[in-house]
This record gives sequence, C-alpha cells and structure tokens, in this order.
Amino acid sequence: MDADTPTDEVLDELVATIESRKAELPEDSYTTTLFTHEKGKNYALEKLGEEATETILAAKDDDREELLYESADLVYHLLVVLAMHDASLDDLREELKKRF
Ligand SMILES: N=c1c2ncn([C@@H]3O[C@H](COP(=O)(O)OP(=O)(O)OP(=O)(O)O)[C@@H](O)[C@H]3O)c2ncn1[C@@H]1O[C@H](COP(=O)(O)O)[C@@H](O)[C@H]1O
Repeated sequence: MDADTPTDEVLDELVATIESRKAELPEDSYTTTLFTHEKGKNYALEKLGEEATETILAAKDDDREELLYESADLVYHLLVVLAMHDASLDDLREELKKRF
C-alpha cells in the first residue's frame, strides 16, 4: 500500500497487506507480532479491546481528531482479528448487506 492508493480502495489494500503479513510473517512487521505473539490470539484481542476503549474515550471527550485516529487503530486491529479467523472483507460486506 502507498500514498497513491485511492481512498475507496484503502480497506481492500490494507486487508491485502494484512493477508500478506499473515502468509509471510516478515520480522520487522507489527502485524506479524499480532499473528505470532506468545499469548496467541489473546494478544490481538487485548489490543482490539484497548483500541475500542480509546475510541470510546475520544468520543466522550468530543475530540474529533482523536476519535478518527483511534477509530483507524480500531479498524486495523479488527481487520487483523478477522484475518485470524479467515474472515474476509467480502464476508463482512455480505454480513452488512444482509441487514439492508
Ligand atoms: N494501519 C495500521 C496500524 N494502525 C495501528 N497500528 C499499530 O498499532 C499499534 C497500536 O498500539 P498502541 O495503541 O499501544 O500504540 P501507541 O503507539 O502507544 O498508540 P496510542 O496509545 O497513542 O494510541 C501501534 O504500534 C501502531 O503502529 C498499525 N500498524 C500497521 N497498520 C497498517 O499495516 C501495514 C503493515 O504494517 P506492518 O505489519 O508493521 O508492516 C502498515 O503499512 C499500515 O498500513
């Protein structure tokens, strides 16, 4: 993924990067640490919970900039946890579409 990626393709590009890290486990990657931590998937779940809490606190503070920053952290960690369970972005889209 790079800065030239159109914004409407960002989620797909991010998931492609996460899937690539999951397959290749490069050493210098934060995503790799989430997939390989000694606590197992609990580590990524703890991070997801932390980011959810930080997002809630930003919203309670009416801090729009912080809300967007923490929401991006939250979405990234959610996408990693979905990838851990072999759930794709299309699976998520399908689930959301069912509710239309
Ligand atoms: N979108 C993200 C992303 N969002 C958050 N993070 C990391 O998630 C961690 C969040 O943990 P913390 O909140 O504890 O970190 P922190 O720096 O203290 O942050 P705050 O407490 O201030 O919120 C930080 O290390 C962030 O770098 C991310 N790491 C990676 N990505 C994407 O994943 C791609 C691959 O990254 P690597 O796997 O590292 O190559 C990157 O190019 C990005 O596109």
